[in-house]
Amino acid sequence: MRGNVLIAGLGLIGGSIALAIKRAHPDAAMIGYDVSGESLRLARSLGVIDEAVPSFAHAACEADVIVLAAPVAQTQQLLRELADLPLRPHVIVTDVGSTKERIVKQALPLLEQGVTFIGGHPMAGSHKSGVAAARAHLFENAFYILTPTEHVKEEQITRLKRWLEGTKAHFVTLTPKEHDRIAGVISHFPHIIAASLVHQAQQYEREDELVSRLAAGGFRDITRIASSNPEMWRDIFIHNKEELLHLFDRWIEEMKKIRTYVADGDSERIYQYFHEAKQFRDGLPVRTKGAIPSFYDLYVDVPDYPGVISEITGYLSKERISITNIRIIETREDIYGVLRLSFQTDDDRQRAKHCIEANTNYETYVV
Ligand SMILES: NC(=O)c1ccc[n+]([C@@H]2O[C@H](COP(=O)([O-])OP(=O)(O)OC[C@H]3O[C@@H](n4cnc5c(N)ncnc54)[C@H](O)[C@@H]3O)[C@@H](O)[C@H]2O)c1
Ligand SMILES: O=C(O)C(=O)C[C@]1(C(=O)O)C=C[C@@H](O)C=C1
Repeated sequence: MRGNVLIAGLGLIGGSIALAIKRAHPDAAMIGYDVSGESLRLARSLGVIDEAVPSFAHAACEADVIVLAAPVAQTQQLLRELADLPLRPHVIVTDVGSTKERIVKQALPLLEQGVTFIGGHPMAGSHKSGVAAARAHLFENAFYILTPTEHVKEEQITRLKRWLEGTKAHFVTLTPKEHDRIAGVISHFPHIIAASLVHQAQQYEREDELVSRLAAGGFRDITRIASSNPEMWRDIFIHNKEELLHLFDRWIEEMKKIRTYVADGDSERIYQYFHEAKQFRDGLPVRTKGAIPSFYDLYVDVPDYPGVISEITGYLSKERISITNIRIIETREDIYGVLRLSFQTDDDRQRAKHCIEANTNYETYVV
C-alpha cells in the first residue's frame, strides 16, 4: 500500500510498528514525530523512518495513517490535538497503548467528526525501551487487540489490518472494557508483583548485603519486567485504576489463603497449590507471544569445563545466528550441565541445532 504513515512516539513499540509496516509496504512513506529530538534523530539514522518531522500537527494533516505510540497519558494528549485539526477525510488513526477504555473515550470527539479511530494494543513487548530496541519481528505470532467502536466501518478495520500485516500478529477484537480487564490480570498486575518483590529484596538487602549477590535464576526470571520503563507503567496504573484496585483485593485474599496453608504446615494444600498453578501454567500456549513470551529454546548437554560456552557461541556467531538468551541450568562438578540457548525464531533454533551438531559431539534437544 502507498501513503504517508505518521508514527508519533518512536520508542520500542512505535519503532517496531514502523519497521513492520515498511516491511510489508515498502512504498509507504514512514514519517516520524517524537517529543525527544534524540529519539527522532536515532530513528532516522537507524532507518526506522524515512523522514523526521518537527511538527505533529502539520504531519498529521498530511497523513493517511496515524499511529500514536507514546505512553498512554501522552496518547490522550495527542488525541486531543487531533480533534482540532483538519485531517484527511480517509485517514485511519490508531494507537498501541496498553490501556484502552480511557483512550477510546478520548477519541470520541474524533469519531463524532467522522474520523476513523481504532484502538489497538499489540500484546508483545519487552522491558527495554527506546527505538534502538525496536525490531520488525517483535509482534510475530503475538495477539494484536483492536477495540473499534460502533462508529467504525468493517472495511476500515480491514484496511488497518492490511496496513499492519507486516507485524504478522493475530488480530483479536475486544471491547475496551474487556481489554482492560484481561490486560489488568495478565499484564498490568504482574508488573506490580515484580516491582514489589524487588522492593522486598531491597529492604532485606539493607540488613544483609548478600541478598543481591545471591539473587539468581528464579528471582531474576520473575522480576525481569521490573526493569521496564517506569513512566509507561505509572501511566498504565493511573488509567486502569478501577480494575487494578479490584485485583489488589483479590491478590491480598490469595496471599492470606496460601499464608494460612503455610502457617498450618498443611502439606497437602501447599502441594495442591503449586500443582494446580503448574498445570495451568504448563497448559498455556507456548508458540504465541504475549503475556507469556515464547522463546525458541535449544538445550545442549555440555561438559563442565571453562570455555565451553564461548566455544558454542563462537560456532553460532560464525554462522551469524543470534542468541537472545543463554543460561546454564545445572552444573555440578564432573557431570554434564545443560546449556539453554534461546532464539528469536524457530528457524534460528534449527540452524543452531545443525551448527552445534556439525561442530561438536554435544547432544542437543528441543523440549
Ligand atoms: N513496552 C512494551 O512492552 C509495550 C507493549 C505494548 C504496548 N506498549 C505501549 O506502547 C506505548 C509506547 O511504549 P514503548 O515501550 O514504545 O515506550 P518507549 O519509552 O520505548 O517509547 C515512547 C516514546 O514516546 C515518546 N513520546 C513521549 N511523549 C510523546 C508525545 N507527546 N509525542 C510524541 N512522542 C512522545 C518518547 O520520547 C519515546 O520516544 C505505550 O503506550 C505503551 O503502553 C508497550
Ligand atoms: O515482555 C515484557 O517485558 C512485557 O512486559 C510485555 C508486555 C506484557 O506485560 O506482557 C508489557 C506491556 C504491554 O502492553 C504488552 C506486553
